Amino acid sequence: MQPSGSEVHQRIARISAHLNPPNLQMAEGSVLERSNCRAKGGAPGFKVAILGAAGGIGQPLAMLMKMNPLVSVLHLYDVVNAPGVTADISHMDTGAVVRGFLGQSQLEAALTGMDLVIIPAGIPRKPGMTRDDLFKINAGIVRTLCEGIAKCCPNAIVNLISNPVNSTVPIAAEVFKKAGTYDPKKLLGVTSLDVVRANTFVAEVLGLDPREVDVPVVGGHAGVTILPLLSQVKPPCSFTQEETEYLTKRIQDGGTEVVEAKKGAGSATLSMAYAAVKFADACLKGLRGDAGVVACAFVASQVTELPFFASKVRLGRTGAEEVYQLGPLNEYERIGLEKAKQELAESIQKGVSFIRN
Ligand SMILES: NC(=O)c1ccc[n+]([C@@H]2O[C@H](COP(=O)([O-])OP(=O)(O)OC[C@H]3O[C@@H](n4cnc5c(N)ncnc54)[C@H](O)[C@@H]3O)[C@@H](O)[C@H]2O)c1
Ligand SMILES: O=C(O)C[C@H](O)C(=O)O
Repeated sequence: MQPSGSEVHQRIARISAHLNPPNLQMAEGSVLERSNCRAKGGAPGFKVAILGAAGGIGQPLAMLMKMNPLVSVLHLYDVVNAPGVTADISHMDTGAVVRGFLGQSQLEAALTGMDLVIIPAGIPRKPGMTRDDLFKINAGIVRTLCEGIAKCCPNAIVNLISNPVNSTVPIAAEVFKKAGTYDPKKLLGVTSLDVVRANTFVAEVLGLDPREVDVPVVGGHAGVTILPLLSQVKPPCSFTQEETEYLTKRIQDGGTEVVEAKKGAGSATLSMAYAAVKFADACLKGLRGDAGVVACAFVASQVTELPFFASKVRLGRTGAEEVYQLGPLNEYERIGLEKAKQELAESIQKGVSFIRN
């Protein structure tokens, strides 16, 4: 049946209002009226913000989070290019409503009401650099963003990706303590890329499908602090000493392998976005109340004498509700643990001092 003349007029009016919204009163700070125009709000799901959403990790991470059915609202914040990335992602025909936020003046609007905040903001390594070489710039970025979180969404779960994770997590903790909002269960340093790599490399050696392999990786996220527990691989298996040394080194140097291959164009972005989404999805399932959600993360910990340590945690409605012990280690892993703890202690202290002094 042909639409009547007045129906056609109404449809055209609707479409043109959508494409050229007439001075809509938007939430203060939101830059993308078209996306807001479509926002229904109220759909079931979680509200997620990505800080650093226009970057090498941020863009594929935003795309993958837009595909996650647990997400109802997705806020994309960056100091550059947030409007373009938001316009692009917002055309995907998935459920989440996407809104873009550009620059410091819109940080509060980006954060208000969020359940989960994922932070991949900050500079990446170039060949020859350590993750610690990023401290000078990224420490200040993380401090500013965490001050915003403390003010606007103090109950949100925070997934911190920005390097050096071994120092940025203690920085975030100190910022939250200062603001009186610190909940150790809600601050998680993202180490899932180490697990993703470990699963892949171990599967290669064993001739298995990586999806069938689970390698716990503990300690931290830099060089020798990345400690794969090959004695605890599932399915149970054994390695020669040569295989153990090869795998441990390859997992510890996985980031550097990518940095060198990219020849100055940055570090891991696509595999990181994949790993970040795997971890964020686990956090959202925990928030939803799913039972038995377990993943490795760098968290406040009593597993060793250090205040922070990466190990398996159980994710629940309030964040990392249980931090698991390391389990039995072999001699090679015990030596690795001592080395990891030495370096970790310094990196943690550096982060704490950055805020306290
Ligand atoms: N935890 C991990 O396993 C892991 C893995 C890979 C990379 N990383 C780290 O993630 C970070 C980002 O890497 P990348 O490759 O996406 O870098 P990138 O340079 O491509 O992107 C970083 C983004 O952060 C933005 N940004 C800078 N300052 C900001 C601020 N104050 N507020 C909001 N956004 C800001 C930039 O504009 C840019 O869009 C680096 O520090 C990198 O070392 C961590
Ligand atoms: O290696 C880097 O600098 C980025 C990241 O930490 C990684 O492990 O890929």
